[in-house]
Amino acid sequence: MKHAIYQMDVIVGKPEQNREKVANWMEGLANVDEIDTIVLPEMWNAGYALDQLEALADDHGKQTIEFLSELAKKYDVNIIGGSVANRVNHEIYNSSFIVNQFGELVYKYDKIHLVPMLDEPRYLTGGKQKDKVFELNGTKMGVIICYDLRFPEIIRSLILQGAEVIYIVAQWPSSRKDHWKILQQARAIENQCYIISANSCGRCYNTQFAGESLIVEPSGEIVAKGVTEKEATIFAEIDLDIVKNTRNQIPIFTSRVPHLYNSES
Ligand SMILES: NC(=O)CCC(=O)C(=O)O
Repeated sequence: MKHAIYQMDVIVGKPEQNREKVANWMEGLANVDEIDTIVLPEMWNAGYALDQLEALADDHGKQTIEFLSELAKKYDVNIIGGSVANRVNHEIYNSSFIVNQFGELVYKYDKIHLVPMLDEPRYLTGGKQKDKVFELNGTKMGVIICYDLRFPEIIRSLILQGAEVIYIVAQWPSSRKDHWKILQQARAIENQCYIISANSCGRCYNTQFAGESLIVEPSGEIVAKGVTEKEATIFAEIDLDIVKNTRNQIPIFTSRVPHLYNSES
C-alpha cells in the first residue's frame, strides 16, 4: 500500500482556505495515480482556533465528508481524513472521517482523550463511542488522534480487534517532540504493527507544531520521516507481510495471559 502524508501548515481559523490547500496539494501530487492512501493531520479545517469553533466547526461533518468524498473519487484514493472540528447539535467534537476510494464514508472517530495542555476540554466534547477497526482494501486498521497516543490501551484494543496498521493524526507540539517519536516506536514494537502518522508543522498562537510525521515498522524502525516544523509530503510503501512475519518471530499475541492482567474496566 502506497501512502502520501500531508504534513500541513494549517491556516488557523480558515476552513475554506484549508480545504483549498488540501485540494491544491492533491492536485500537485505528481504521482497521485500510484498512491492508495492519503493521510491528513489533526484539526486541519480550523486549526486550534478553539475560541472560534462555535462559528467555524463543520455541522455534522457534512462539508468535510462531501469534500473528502469528491477528492477520493477524483483521484481514486482512500483518505484518512485527519480530523476536523465537527459540530453535532450543541457539542463540538474533534472528529476523524475515513473515506474509501469510492468516496464512501467507512468510519468516523471522535477523539476520546482531550488535551488539558491545549485547553481542549474547555471547548470540545470527548468521544463517547468505543474505538473500532475499519477496513480499507481488505486490511483492518485503526485511527487515533494525537493525545490518544499517550494511552496504550486504545491501540492495544484496536490491535486485538485485528488492526495491522494504526494511523495517528496530530498537531503535536515541538516542545514534546521526543515523546512523539518514542511513543510511536514503542506502540509499533509492543503491538507489532505499522504506525503511520501525519503531524502539522506551523504555529498556532504560541505553540509551534513539530512536523516529523512518521512511518514506523513493527520492529520500531522509522522508514520515513517528515522534516522538522516545515510543510512536507512523505511518501512510503508498507508491506503487510512484515506484520505477519514479526508476529510469527516474536509471538506476543499467543504469549499474552490476559486473565492475569488486573484491568481497570
Ligand atoms: N493535539 C494534541 O492532542 C496534542 C497532544 C500533546 O500536546 C501531548 O500529548 O503532549
